[in-house]
Amino acid sequence: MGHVTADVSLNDRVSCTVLLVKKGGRAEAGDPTRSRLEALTLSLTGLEIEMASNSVLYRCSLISFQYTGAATVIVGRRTVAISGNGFRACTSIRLSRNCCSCSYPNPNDTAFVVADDEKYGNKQIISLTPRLYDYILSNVREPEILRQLREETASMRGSQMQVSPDQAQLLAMLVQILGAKRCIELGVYTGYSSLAVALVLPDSACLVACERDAKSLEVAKKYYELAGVSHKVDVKHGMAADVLNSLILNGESCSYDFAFVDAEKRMNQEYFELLLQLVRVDGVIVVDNVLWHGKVADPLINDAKTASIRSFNKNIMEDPRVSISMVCI
Ligand SMILES: C[S@@+](CC[C@H](N)C(=O)[O-])C[C@H]1O[C@@H](n2cnc3c(N)ncnc32)[C@H](O)[C@@H]1O
Repeated sequence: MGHVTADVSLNDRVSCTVLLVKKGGRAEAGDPTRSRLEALTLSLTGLEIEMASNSVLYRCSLISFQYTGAATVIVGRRTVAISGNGFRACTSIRLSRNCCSCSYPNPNDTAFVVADDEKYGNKQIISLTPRLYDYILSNVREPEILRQLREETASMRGSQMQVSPDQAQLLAMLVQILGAKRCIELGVYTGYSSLAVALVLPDSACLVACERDAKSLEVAKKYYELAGVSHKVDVKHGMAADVLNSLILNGESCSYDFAFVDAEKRMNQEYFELLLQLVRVDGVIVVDNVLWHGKVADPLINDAKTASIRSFNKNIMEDPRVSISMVCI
């Protein structure tokens, strides 16, 4: 039985839009889960649920539903029974049990809940709806060359792995704030995040860009050339841990300002230990995807990757050698 993630909201006419994304990844064309979901018509005690458009379908993975045979769900403040193929429990629904108000004025509007539970300090909790995410993206200054790379990568296998424009902008900004001159990236893929960083580095600076897959690395190298940043990027084709060990053996400990970790998630702890040697005091190490599509917070999900990311997060939380900040981006 496949897992899906979904976001349910009510529009003015009290019909529902269900945004479905396969849990742990995107529901890509041809994906059997997606076909099954697209074929699905749910009835919520008289309310028809319409499937969202494909573009929306790709966007929302914030709120987690679990696929189940049949179930009762609470949408906003309504309790509705789902017959047939149903979905059970999601983050917003769990919150809605504890919240004093839930607002879903329109499927595209910013869905928010106000948690009256004192442990949340009565904060308004905003979930990232398609409309809000569109707004964020419309406020990203994406260089033309990055847009071209993103569009070329879109048709490639694994394109969902690429960091998003807002993430890349944050990485580039961190590098600028730090005044970084020596950077490392683990997991280059076709080069989007590394190019974003290389573009803001001064000419004398250097980014060690490490990737095990030769084919995607070729695309990255093409774009470093096109962007005129090749001289700043030291491409390492190989396994990330091997590359880091060789940098240490080469006497480069404490010489890096910034590192971005976006390779094999189960190796994060090992990468982190090696990077702690390579990155200088007051340097920055960014580790991607520590929320793992929300799975780390779900005690029912215990696959090896999720468990390893959860354990890494716990270790970092308790590690007095570093200051930390978990960012939901
Ligand atoms: C999430 S993608 C990186 C996305 C990239 N940062 C971007 O913005 O496009 C992860 C990449 O890490 C690479 N990778 C996975 N395990 C690796 C390893 N052990 N050593 C080096 N690269 C690895 C994969 O081949 C894949 O291209």
